[in-house]
Amino acid sequence: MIHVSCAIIRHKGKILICQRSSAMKLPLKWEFPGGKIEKGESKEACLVREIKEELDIAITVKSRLKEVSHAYEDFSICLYPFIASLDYGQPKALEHAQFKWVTSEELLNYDWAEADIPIVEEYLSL
Ligand SMILES: Nc1nc2c([nH]c(=O)n2[C@@H]2O[C@H](COP(=O)(O)OP(=O)(O)OP(=O)(O)O)[C@@H](O)[C@H]2O)c(=O)[nH]1
Repeated sequence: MIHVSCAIIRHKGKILICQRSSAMKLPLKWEFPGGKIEKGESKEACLVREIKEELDIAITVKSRLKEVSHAYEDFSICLYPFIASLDYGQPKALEHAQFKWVTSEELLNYDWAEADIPIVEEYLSL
């Protein structure tokens, strides 16, 4: 089981979503940016670090949504989602194929990593 923090980053009424590259696991699926929690690291600190590494932006973590456990064919994941705000920087797709700023209404139009679907649904129900 891998433990992963991910961020719903909100800025000016939109949400930042990222498409995994064709070289990554779950190629071309859309996800909330984030990554694996390292030993001794808090979920929030992991998120701030991963978002800086992947997108070169600084965020503030605001609140937490429900965690999601999901078994893919070849690995299982526990995903910890947080709502965050953008502090500074312009995102750059340093690891992803691309990123987009979308409205909440547009979230359901994307081909999400399966583990993210309950997160999108919870977010839309808030
Ligand atoms: N960051 C992120 N990862 C997610 C999400 N949903 C989801 O299933 N994942 C999975 O969680 C794992 C996150 O790990 P990662 O991004 O740090 O690592 P990776 O698999 O790209 O790289 P790796 O090859 O080093 O394992 C990936 O396997 C990814 O497929 C999500 O919303 N955000």
